[in-house]
Amino acid sequence: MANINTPIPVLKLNDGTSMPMLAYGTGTAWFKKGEESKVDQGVIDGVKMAIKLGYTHLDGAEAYKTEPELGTAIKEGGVPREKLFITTKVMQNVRDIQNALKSSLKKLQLDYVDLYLIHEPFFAKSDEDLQNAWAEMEALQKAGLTKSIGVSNFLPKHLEAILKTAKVVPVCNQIEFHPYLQHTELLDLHKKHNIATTAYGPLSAATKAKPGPADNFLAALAKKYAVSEGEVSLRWCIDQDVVPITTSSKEQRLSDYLRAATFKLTPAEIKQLNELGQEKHFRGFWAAKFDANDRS
Ligand SMILES: NC(=O)C1=CN([C@@H]2O[C@H](COP(=O)(O)OP(=O)(O)OC[C@H]3O[C@@H](n4cnc5c(N)ncnc54)[C@H](O)[C@@H]3O)[C@@H](O)[C@H]2O)C=CC1
Ligand SMILES: O=CCc1c[nH]c2ccccc12
Repeated sequence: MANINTPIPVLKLNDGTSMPMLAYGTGTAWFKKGEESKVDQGVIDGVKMAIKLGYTHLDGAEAYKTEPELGTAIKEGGVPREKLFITTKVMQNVRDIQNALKSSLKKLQLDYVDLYLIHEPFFAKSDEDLQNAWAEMEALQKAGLTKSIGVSNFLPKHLEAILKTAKVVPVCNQIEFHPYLQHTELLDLHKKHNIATTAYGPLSAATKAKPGPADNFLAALAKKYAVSEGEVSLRWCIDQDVVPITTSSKEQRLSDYLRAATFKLTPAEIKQLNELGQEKHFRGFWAAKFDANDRS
């Protein structure tokens, strides 16, 4: 039987910092329809529940409008700030990144975040726009407002553009990643530059992308390891050095996800799941933006 007290593994990033390899997200199950100023107690309770269960890596964003709730939960969560790994991202205010992070920190009631990300590259009309935004990110890191800087939803061409002028290589690229969206070429580029991959939508093959060619194999692996198909999906990420970001409002589910730290898939199982996954393409987020840019 899995022991859910097994610690979550950590990944060493290219700037020397460490990232817990399972994160709790505040952006999807928690989609906020109303005004940001209207506090959603459900989000606060959800994050506090995650912290209580042992999640220390918390993923936020300016766009989610949940930074105030994330900040309150961090304050009330009972775990010292320095033991947490807090990410937030810039989207709406990407043309004024300095003030965007200052505003996010105020909402989060924090002096610094562990990781600040450019949420998506599609605002840029030229490579220069991306390069200028990245220079702003570097300045924020130098000023100590964020320990690490990275990107999200960048394709190879976007990464290559910023790497031409970057003084600091992004620590990570947060992308949609699951058996039906493996981004092989992008991950090769990440490896070449020691850029970590963080994965949103990691449960997709076991949830919204069903039915699919991996269904039977996921079910067999779940049976073998006495976990759910979702937990197999999370482990499939971890075993490939990819950091999954998941979420749920259900305590049992959130607790069960932690079992992903308690077992390991074999190289042959990973290979088979990869091969089955390649038989189907599924993208759950940003489809309109990506389809014009990429089918990987
Ligand atoms: N950078 C970006 O553009 C994006 C970042 N994110 C981040 O990643 C986090 C996680 O993203 P998700 O796609 O939600 O991750 P996910 O693939 O882990 O899905 C989690 C969702 O699946 C549901 N679920 C779990 N087990 C299920 C089952 N057996 N049947 C049906 N549903 C089930 C959960 O209740 C939850 O709503 C977000 O909260 C956000 O922080 C998400 C999307 C885009
Ligand atoms: O981060 C990506 C998905 C997402 C969830 N909520 C929002 C709100 C605004 C932009 C993107 C998202």
